[in-house]
Amino acid sequence: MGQETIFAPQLFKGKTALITGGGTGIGLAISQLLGQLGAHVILVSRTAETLEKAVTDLRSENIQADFIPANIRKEQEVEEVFEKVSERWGGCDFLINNAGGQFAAPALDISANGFRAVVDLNLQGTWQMSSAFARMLIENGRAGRIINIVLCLKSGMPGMVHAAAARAGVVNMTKTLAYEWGSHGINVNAIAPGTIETSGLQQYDSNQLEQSINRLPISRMGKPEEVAEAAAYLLSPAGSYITGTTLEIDGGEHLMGATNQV
Ligand SMILES: CCCCCCCCCCC/C=C/C(=O)SCCNC(=O)CCNC(=O)[C@H](O)C(C)(C)COP(=O)(O)OP(=O)(O)OC[C@H]1O[C@@H](n2cnc3c(N)ncnc32)[C@H](O)[C@@H]1OP(=O)(O)O
Ligand SMILES: NC(=O)C1=CN([C@@H]2O[C@H](COP(=O)(O)OP(=O)(O)OC[C@H]3O[C@@H](n4cnc5c(N)ncnc54)[C@H](OP(=O)(O)O)[C@@H]3O)[C@@H](O)[C@H]2O)C=CC1
Repeated sequence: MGQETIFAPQLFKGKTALITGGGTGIGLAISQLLGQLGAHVILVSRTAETLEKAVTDLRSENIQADFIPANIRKEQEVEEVFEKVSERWGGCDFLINNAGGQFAAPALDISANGFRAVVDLNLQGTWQMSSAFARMLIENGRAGRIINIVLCLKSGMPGMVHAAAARAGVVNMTKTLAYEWGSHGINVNAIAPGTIETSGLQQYDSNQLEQSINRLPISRMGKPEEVAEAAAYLLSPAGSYITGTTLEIDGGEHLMGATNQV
């Protein structure tokens, strides 16, 4: 059972990973793979029922899995996540900032509040999680790794200006924190997926999706498992000298110019 992987079965034995949005899509594939490779995985998102089901399924495969419901946009809830992680499990080693998203709309149709909501989730939420995680590690003199899941945005993203701006912020935050926290033994990297086949894509127009896939050098959608393999690589000993980078897992989308889809 489990996901196909190139990695050795007990690669992450003794490690604990916290995955935001870990109950669905890309986050669930990362939770599954890290768990399958021996890590204790802790899933965080807003919906307890989704998390509970994912954790039950993971446990049925003998994966050590737990969950904490929390909204990463709420600073107090983020603080409480790390209090619980410290009290219950003595801390953790890896943080995967995967929770995120946006709505598609032409820039002129996005209100100040709409823009703020997307920045709040993708940029502020990622910052709050990263900051609390790093403070916990540094207090305990423990090394760690952060992976930020962003978006492919090399050429701008017509129809998603709020997400483009927020994720560009995360890419630069990745570099800056890699610099500041390197001396504490904390590696910080990002993964920029292209179009990955998850239920999260249901909100997009299927014709637009098909057009955007057809123009890719690798003209298919990616699989969540392909993103998970990249995450495992960055968290593994093979990634020990990698920090501040953004790895594109996108079928070559970053080579293409932006197309106006709105
Ligand atoms: C451009 C088309 C491209 C086509 C295909 C190209 C390839 C696609 C590749 C896709 C790659 C990325 C994929 C993914 O990210 S999958 C992730 C999956 N999940 C999600 O994205 C869902 C996440 N969205 C949300 O959770 C919420 O929408 C969000 C957090 C972003 C906002 O939630 P919140 O509860 O805070 O929002 P409110 O409902 O309170 O609204 C806040 C304001 O935003 C305005 N709004 C909301 N929706 C829209 C809309 N569709 N259009 C315009 N404005 C919108 C809303 O009105 C509020 O503003 P006001 O108070 O001013 O009214
Ligand atoms: N699929 C794709 O093509 C691509 C996806 N991405 C990004 O990858 C990530 C995963 O996406 P994907 O798996 O496709 O989609 P999903 O919609 O399945 O994943 C989004 C996850 O984020 C969680 N989440 C949303 N808001 C919050 C919040 N405020 N606090 C805590 N958790 C939250 C959701 O759980 P809950 O609702 O329970 O809170 C959900 O588990 C997202 O950041 C997405 O933008 C990037 C590029 C392409």
